[in-house]
Amino acid sequence: MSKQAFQDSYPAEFSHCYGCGRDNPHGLQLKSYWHLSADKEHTIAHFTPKPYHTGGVPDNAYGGLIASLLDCHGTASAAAAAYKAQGRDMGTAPILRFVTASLSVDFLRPTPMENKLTILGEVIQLEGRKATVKLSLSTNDQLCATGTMIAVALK
Ligand SMILES: CCCCCCCC(=O)SCCNC(=O)CCNC(=O)[C@H](O)C(C)(C)COP(=O)(O)OP(=O)(O)OC[C@H]1O[C@@H](n2cnc3c(N)ncnc32)[C@H](O)[C@@H]1OP(=O)(O)O
Repeated sequence: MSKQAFQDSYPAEFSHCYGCGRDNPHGLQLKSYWHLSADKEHTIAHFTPKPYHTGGVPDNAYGGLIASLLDCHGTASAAAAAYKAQGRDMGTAPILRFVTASLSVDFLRPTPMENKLTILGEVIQLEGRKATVKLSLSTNDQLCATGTMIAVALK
């Protein structure tokens, strides 16, 4: 299985996303990978917040940051799952690129900033151009946020 980050397979024109573009020096530059756990095949990404990613409450992360991390991990997971379903390596032509059609986030508890965050994704349905992705964000073994995304492949 490739250890290349999903986002590093994106063609140059898709490499400037604020959340995950490798060519956006002002962005979060999130990197997502396949992650095999005992029972399921997930996708995984990590992110360590900087002090300026805080929200209104000191030492806790800004909710928009959390949504951004789920957003980019979700669309990357959708693309990876779609390539896999077609038996193709990511980045091969024709390019499959997903955007967010809908994203809901439940903020379960404040997200502390001092540790690495773990973002997990699971593509639970792929149908036509549409992928449904379950997402979570945790730190210190505590689940802080969950999300559900509908991602749609660009025509
Ligand atoms: C690309 C680089 C990777 C980085 C991405 C990072 C994540 C992002 O931030 S992406 C930016 C934010 N998202 C956007 O700007 C998307 C804006 N919206 C759009 O462009 C369009 O509405 C788009 C592409 C989602 C869908 O439009 P279109 O291509 O015409 O598809 P359409 O035929 O309407 O829908 C396709 C399927 O998706 C479903 N769908 C579309 N929108 C939704 C929605 N909001 N909720 C649920 N289902 C939806 C439709 O019902 C349809 O399903 P089915 O095939 O079962 O009938």
